[in-house]
Amino acid sequence: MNNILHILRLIWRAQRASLIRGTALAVAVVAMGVALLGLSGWFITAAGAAGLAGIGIAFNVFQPSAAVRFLALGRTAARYGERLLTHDATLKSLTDIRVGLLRGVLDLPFRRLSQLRGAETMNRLVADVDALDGIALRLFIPAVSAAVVYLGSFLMLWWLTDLVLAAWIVMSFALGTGLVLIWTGRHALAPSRRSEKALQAFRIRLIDLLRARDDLVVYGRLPDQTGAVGAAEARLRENLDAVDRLERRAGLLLALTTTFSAGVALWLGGALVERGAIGPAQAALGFFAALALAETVQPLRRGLADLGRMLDAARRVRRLMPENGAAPVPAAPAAPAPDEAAAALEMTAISYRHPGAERPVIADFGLSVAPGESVALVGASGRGKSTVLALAAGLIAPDRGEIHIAGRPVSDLSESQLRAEMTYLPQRSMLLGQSFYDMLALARPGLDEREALEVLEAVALSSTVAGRGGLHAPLSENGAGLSGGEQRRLALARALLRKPRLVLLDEPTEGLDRPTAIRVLGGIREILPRATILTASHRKAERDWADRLIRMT
Ligand SMILES: Nc1ncnc2c1ncn2[C@@H]1O[C@H](COP(=O)(O)OP(=O)(O)OP(=O)(O)O)[C@@H](O)[C@H]1O
Repeated sequence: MNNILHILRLIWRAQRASLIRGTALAVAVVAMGVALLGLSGWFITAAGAAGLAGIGIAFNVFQPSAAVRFLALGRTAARYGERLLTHDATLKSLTDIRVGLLRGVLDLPFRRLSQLRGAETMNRLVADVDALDGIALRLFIPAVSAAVVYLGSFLMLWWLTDLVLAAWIVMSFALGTGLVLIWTGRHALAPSRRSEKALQAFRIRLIDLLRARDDLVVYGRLPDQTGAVGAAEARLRENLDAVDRLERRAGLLLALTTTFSAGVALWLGGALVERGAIGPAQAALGFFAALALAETVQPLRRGLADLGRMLDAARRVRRLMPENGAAPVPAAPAAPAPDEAAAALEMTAISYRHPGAERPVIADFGLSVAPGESVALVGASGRGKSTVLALAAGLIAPDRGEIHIAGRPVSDLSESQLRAEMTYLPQRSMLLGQSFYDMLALARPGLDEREALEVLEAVALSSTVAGRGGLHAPLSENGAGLSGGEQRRLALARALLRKPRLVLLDEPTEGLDRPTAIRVLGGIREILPRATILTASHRKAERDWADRLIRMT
């Protein structure tokens, strides 16, 4: 429950004014509903009684009928305003939460980030935040408005009718519906949680199925995975049905509570009329007001049926959220000026052990690369070449030792300064976008087409792009449909477009034939004639191209 309150606090802090106005309108809607039915009941009975008594001609029908019309129209207008305000406030605050969550995910240390599974993270960002919309709309606002309306109804009924009648109507209602709602919340908790889990499993398995379709076919596991998706879907249906059944039962119990409460109110009203404590029209007012109070709890019924889902979502969201929600991004400190005379990259006495590994992958390692130099890290597989590049790129921090870029400690540079200074091409890259142009523009939004074509020429991709219908020809997700070598060169072209002073390339010509590799390496220098380049290399073409080799043993 703490987590729900925390999320509610975030929504409240971001949208306090709209929530207060929305809740006030929600109170107005229910109060007008109760007043409308109560007044109508009173009006019909009073008019009938006046007719029977033969004084119908003297009965003032205009004022009550005008009030009935005012309440009916006012209720509709208040409902409209309430929906507009509360939904708008909730959606806006959920956007803030989603942004805060995204920021929380992006600020995770690289180690944790690399452990996150894409499908699960997507679920967190989409499904969990969506589940939170009910906290304000179906729990907080209805609960507050029900409490206010109960209190207001009690006072009004006491004033207009009789204390005993008013107390019975409001107490029986509050107690009866309270018990039904607690029962609903308790019983729906487990199926609501299970349905959310099944929904997440369904999505994750479906994404895995679509992503790994080829491998699943090759290993003959497509039917198993399809079955697993179907099983998650069946579990989801089953639990959603259970929640729906509970909600319907809750509806039935609430209707019985209303009937009982209103029935006793009618009998009590009759008894009070007999005793002459109130008139028949006042008794009718009490009876109809009791019927109208049912409206107060309807939205809570759905909210409590969904409580399990909201509780779990709130817990997960809170775990990833920065404590204060979507806090503004702190301004980056001014960058220390680069020292042109210093080494472009200097690593001193570096040790690093991967999490969970027994021994450090590199110990007491050092290197120095001069500005404009190209250096290749060489050595057998697993010696730590990629690890050195990841350290230099600031993606992981060394356990010991220091890293300087153009004379400045990496830890003194902000994330944006670091990214402006250097580019890193890992062994596997994601190609985001729907065309060659989109994929390249990730590195430089608003990229000039001429420049895009120039860099594509440098990585020997011009003819491929022309053959596919040009820069804006549609491509499949992550460049599927391009060969492995073409995808690699596209990722390289994207990295070069950043025009950084320091470039870290992990096996840049992997998968290319030797003539193409030589052409691409020449192209890199053409595009970045003065950049400092550090590569992790196995290929002879890359070793021959580098100014110097550093052997890792
Ligand atoms: N995230 C990780 N967690 C645990 N161990 C890791 C991790 N990443 C790499 N390693 C281990 O660290 C060692 C060095 O890996 P690294 O990728 O740096 O070597 P490499 O020289 O680049 O190899 P290759 O030439 O095959 O790419 C390997 O034994 C690898 O299994």
